[in-house]
Amino acid sequence: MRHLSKRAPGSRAPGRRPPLTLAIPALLAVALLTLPLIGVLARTSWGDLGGHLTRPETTEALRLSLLVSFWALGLSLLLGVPLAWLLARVDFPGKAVVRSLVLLPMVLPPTVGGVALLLAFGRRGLLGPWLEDTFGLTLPFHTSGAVLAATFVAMPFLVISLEGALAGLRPRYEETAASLGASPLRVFFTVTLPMVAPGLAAGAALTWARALGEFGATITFAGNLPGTTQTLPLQVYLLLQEEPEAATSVSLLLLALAMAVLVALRGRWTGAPPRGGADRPSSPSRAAGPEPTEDTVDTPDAAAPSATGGEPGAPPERWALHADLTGFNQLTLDAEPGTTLAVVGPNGAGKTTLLRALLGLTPRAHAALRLGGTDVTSLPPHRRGVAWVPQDGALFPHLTALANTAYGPRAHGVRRAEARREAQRWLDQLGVGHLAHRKPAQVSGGQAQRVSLARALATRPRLLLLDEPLAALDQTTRSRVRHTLRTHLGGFGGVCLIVTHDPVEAVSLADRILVLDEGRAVQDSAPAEVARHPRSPWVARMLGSNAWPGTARDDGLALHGGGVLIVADPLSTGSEALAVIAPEAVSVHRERPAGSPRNVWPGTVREITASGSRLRVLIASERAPDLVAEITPQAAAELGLTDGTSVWTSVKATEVTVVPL
Ligand SMILES: Nc1ncnc2c1ncn2[C@@H]1O[C@H](COP(=O)(O)OP(=O)(O)OP(=O)(O)O)[C@@H](O)[C@H]1O
Repeated sequence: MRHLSKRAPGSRAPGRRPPLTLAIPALLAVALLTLPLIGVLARTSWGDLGGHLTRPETTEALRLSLLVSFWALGLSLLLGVPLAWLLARVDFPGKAVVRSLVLLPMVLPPTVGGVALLLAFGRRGLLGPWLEDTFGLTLPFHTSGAVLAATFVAMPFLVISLEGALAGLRPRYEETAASLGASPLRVFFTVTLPMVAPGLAAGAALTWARALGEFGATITFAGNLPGTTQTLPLQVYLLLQEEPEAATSVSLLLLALAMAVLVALRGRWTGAPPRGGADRPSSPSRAAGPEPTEDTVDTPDAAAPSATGGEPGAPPERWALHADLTGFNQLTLDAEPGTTLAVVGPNGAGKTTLLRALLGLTPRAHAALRLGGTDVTSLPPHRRGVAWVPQDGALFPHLTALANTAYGPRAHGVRRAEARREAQRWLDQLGVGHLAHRKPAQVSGGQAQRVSLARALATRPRLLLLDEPLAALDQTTRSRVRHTLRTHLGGFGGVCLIVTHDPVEAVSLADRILVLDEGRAVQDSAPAEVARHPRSPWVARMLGSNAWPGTARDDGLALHGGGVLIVADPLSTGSEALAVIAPEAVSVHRERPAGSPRNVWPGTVREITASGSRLRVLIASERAPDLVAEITPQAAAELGLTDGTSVWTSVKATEVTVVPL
């Protein structure tokens, strides 16, 4: 499934040297960064190192440094994680200003930061007197002041790192979780946070390291009181004036701590993405740390309308669909319970927008939606009972197939053990029960599709939306999954909408085909009717027919593409119509045919492609639009057809179906 390149992207091709004008400054930069470190190592008095580091004032400063830096990390997580989420996910006025404010402490000289903190929280600052009078809290010359200073300078590292990770996580996973019934808070804790865990860990490590090394803001705001605000960096500064060897030893300790953090990060901060990063399925071996489960948040959303908890084989509840769409999509949809509707249309026709409007996920179109007897229009996505299977399934990569499938029932308040039993039953029904304990990265595309269908059905939705469910599968898997889909949609008591570009899928799975164009319904009929009387050239071509629009005149149809087509059906002169010619109705000859057909054109073979056991031949002509004929390989061989062969085509007037437009 995963493409493995032999050479890391961006690595140098063998034998190519980097230009010296770039290599020399780069080496100088490395030297500039390395020499001070070498200086510390060279000047360390190794014999006295133990003595310097075990002095009471040093161990006290170390204790204080750890205390202050971990408090600063805790505060940063508490405040910075929600801020990063807000910046990444919510559009609000002044967002750019807030982002600049977050960045400011990273570029501000720390001493200036300290002065600013004094002016805000100092004894004569804006909030200082109030803090003192109300809580008896004096931040300067107090450990809490050192914590505040360290948080001020370190929190931006967490916010920026996490915001980047969140921006890289496509919202599809979170939207799918909502469609399974999870509230926004539940989605945040069970999907968003686990999926950005590497970015969060990297940001947290950097934040801690920055807080540990904080000096300028602390000394300016909180002072340099041994045992209260004198952290290790402040002690280094003092020792440098009195005892340079001891200062070097303490510097080495700080250096070792900082290096340990960087080694642990292994380049995550600098953009080298970890394997199985935020938006990719996790690698099978990613098992470090407590595995997040679907049970992280245990608040059931009892108000959600979906009926969960029944047996997969139990008689389904019945939900009719009525939707009035406005905005980009303008149409009304009505469907009886159990109807499967294929939604087709050219690119940009509004298929995805239609699904997202039904989910309540887009401002581009609005759906007044009634499911069964309930009007769900004003409900948020997680309470509508509308389940969505996006194109690639969007299985949560950090959860097993079982936990993925139990996610919906859990979100609806079903107890853990029961939810897992139910999930197992759904997986069994879809023939993937044996994969229950595998992560999404460990199953094939077809198996993943079945798991995501099981996950959607396990929420007992009132409306099921499938976005190109078979698009990513190969032909063999496609027909197997199509069969599975047909079996399970047969027992589904709600309405199912399937977006597809595949005519076979549309005809074989759907009771009705809804053809969209520019957000409007061009046709909404049974597959046989759409095939017989397609109401747009696009849908006729999608179903494999030749479709020529034209204007009726006395002797036939004046084709928009040039030429005249003789038809058998009577036409009212001047009306617009679509002539539909099945490829099997087109005859191909090497000589001009004599006799009955009245539509005869000379042409040239442009392309021959296989279509099942027959061949489709594309023929271009100066006297008519391009025409597709379907013939047997034997006939093609007898006619000696290859690209560029000159031929004659003929179509009987009685074989032309005319659809008024
Ligand atoms: N976020 C968006 N902002 C602005 N326009 C958008 C946005 N998403 C889609 N559109 C536009 O809305 C129209 C409908 O898009 P939509 O994605 O619903 O089409 P579609 O039928 O699903 O197309 P496709 O078959 O290519 O997936 C298109 O013109 C598209 O360019």
